[in-house]
Amino acid sequence: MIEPLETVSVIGGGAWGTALAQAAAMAGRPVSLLVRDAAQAEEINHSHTNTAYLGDQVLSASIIATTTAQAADIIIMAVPAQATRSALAAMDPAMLAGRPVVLSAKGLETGTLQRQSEILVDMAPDAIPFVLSGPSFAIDVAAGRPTAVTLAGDDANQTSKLAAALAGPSFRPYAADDRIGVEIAGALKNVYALACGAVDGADLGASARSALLARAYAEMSRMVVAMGGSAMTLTGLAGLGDLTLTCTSTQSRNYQFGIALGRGESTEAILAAGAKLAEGVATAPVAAALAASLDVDAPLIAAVNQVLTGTADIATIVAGLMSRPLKRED
Ligand SMILES: NC(=O)c1ccc[n+]([C@@H]2O[C@H](COP(=O)([O-])OP(=O)(O)OC[C@H]3O[C@@H](n4cnc5c(N)ncnc54)[C@H](O)[C@@H]3O)[C@@H](O)[C@H]2O)c1
Ligand SMILES: O=P(O)(O)OC[C@H](O)CO
Repeated sequence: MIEPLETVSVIGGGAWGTALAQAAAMAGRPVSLLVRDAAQAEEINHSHTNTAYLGDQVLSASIIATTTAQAADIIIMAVPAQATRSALAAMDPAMLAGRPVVLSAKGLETGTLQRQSEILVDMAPDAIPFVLSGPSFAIDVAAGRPTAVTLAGDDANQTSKLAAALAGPSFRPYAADDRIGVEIAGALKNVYALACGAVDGADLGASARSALLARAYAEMSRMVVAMGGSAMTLTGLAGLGDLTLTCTSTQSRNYQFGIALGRGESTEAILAAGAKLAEGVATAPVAAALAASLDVDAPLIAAVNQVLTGTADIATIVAGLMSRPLKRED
């Protein structure tokens, strides 16, 4: 029994946390939004904007920003993937026990190789994990542009109720049950967006980018199945939907990072220049380690790691991919 599902507490006041707070407010929920900076909380509460992340987008007055996490019926985690563990550790365990906790970060944890919901199980075993993923830029969600996402949980009835509690006129969550598939898809699409950006940054052509997208989909399917998820999940919003969006849109931070890599800039230089969060950078080595441990053929993940670490230039990497032994497409 997860009811009531009235109030929402969003942990993380960056672009995505603010957008999800706005979506929940538009769904009619009273929302608290945890931010780390008192001045930012003041701005959200009084000017109803979060300019550092969402420009002049006006936010709902029913979002209350705080600098300490507030208890609520629904908890939404929206900090970067590498910060989820520390954000959970900082929360009162009583806030999490028995409550639906929605993991919305898209990434795999460095060191542990864990998915976001595995981190939750580690940190708060009594919480009820759900994962939310799909094609959704924060500004689109915050501005009330039509967005559809996947919400996956272990109990179909609970997941449908939670989806209904978060759904609004412009935010449509589809309930699903494959947490593993949804999480792996959300994490890996960022790695492939780095690759697609690099293809464009290196001017390799639209044909190369589409070939990469299709082979990324095939590789992602192998990874999902090897990890215990369903390949069918990838036909949906969290799979094909988000892979396409992130790999083809200049709005994507991962794709932008990839463009810089394709132009020959080093990872260190791009980060030093103040690049926005690109989750694929931390996830790529984790994905490579997982592929190796599961014996999954993942040449694209390997290629992205080569680009990120500067161990080979783009021309050499492309030549290597194109000269792999010919194979059947299946
Ligand atoms: N921005 C998008 O369009 C979008 C869409 C879908 C999913 N996501 C995912 O959401 C996650 C967060 O991305 P974002 O766009 O909000 O990043 P962001 O860089 O805009 O904001 C991250 C926020 O998290 C805060 N933070 C970091 N560590 C924290 C901690 N320990 N406790 C509390 N707050 C902490 C930072 O202060 C910052 O405000 C990523 O995994 C991303 O892939 C983002
Ligand atoms: O800007 P990105 O690359 O982090 O992508 C944002 C969302 O994940 C797109 O669905």
